[in-house]
Amino acid sequence: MKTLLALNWKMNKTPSEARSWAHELSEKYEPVPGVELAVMAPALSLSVLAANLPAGVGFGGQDVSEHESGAYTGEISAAMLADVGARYVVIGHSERREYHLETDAQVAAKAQRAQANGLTPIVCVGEKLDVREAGKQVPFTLAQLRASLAGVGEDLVVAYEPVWAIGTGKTATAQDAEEMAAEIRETLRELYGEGASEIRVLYGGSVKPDNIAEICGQPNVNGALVGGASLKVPDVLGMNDALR
Ligand SMILES: O=C[C@H](O)COP(=O)(O)O
Repeated sequence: MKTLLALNWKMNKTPSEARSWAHELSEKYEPVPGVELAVMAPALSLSVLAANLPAGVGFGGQDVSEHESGAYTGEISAAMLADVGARYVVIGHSERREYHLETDAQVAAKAQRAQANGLTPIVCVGEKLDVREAGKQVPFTLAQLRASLAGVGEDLVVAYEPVWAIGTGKTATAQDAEEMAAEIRETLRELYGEGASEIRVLYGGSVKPDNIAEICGQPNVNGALVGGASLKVPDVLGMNDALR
């Protein structure tokens, strides 16, 4: 299984900036055996990435409609993402859960829709600070995971992102990441049996070049979902190299 370095640009970069970023990456990128790089970009930039990313670098969306098509103004369908060549789509990011009030049931419906259209969903789970301070992060996250995966097949990626570590500079320790990733793996085994060992579990939250190797070196952590450090090509190259 390849380590997945998944870059989440969030609401950053115009299509023109995406093109420049992809060109800069193409000039300097050297693939690392055992590492897969993929960019989760705003929908408007996906066609630009399709045309300009180096060979072997994948891309995906940051959200998808739970509906197949129809009168849902402003939404992007899984078929649209697939048609421009997306491989992945991030679903249930904490920012979607917080600012768009997405429920676990919607996350599960979106993940099913993504899979039905040949996309691999990256399903995000993770606790807020008050939950961690109360010591309830494991039961909270596992309950969120189970509900978010209801009816979802095993072609997926799970991203554990403790909300208190996102964009704050506070990184969970590698041990914190491993402890939760191992719990998630156990739950995936209950849900999917042996197939669970093929499901990548990522960590996300203030990952950068100088901490990615230790985090991704944990036995149950199979990659990272990176926000802030995904925006500048030198940081991305630094993270890629750190996984060499
Ligand atoms: O999707 C990425 C995560 O929200 C982490 O963001 P961050 O690396 O800026 O903390």
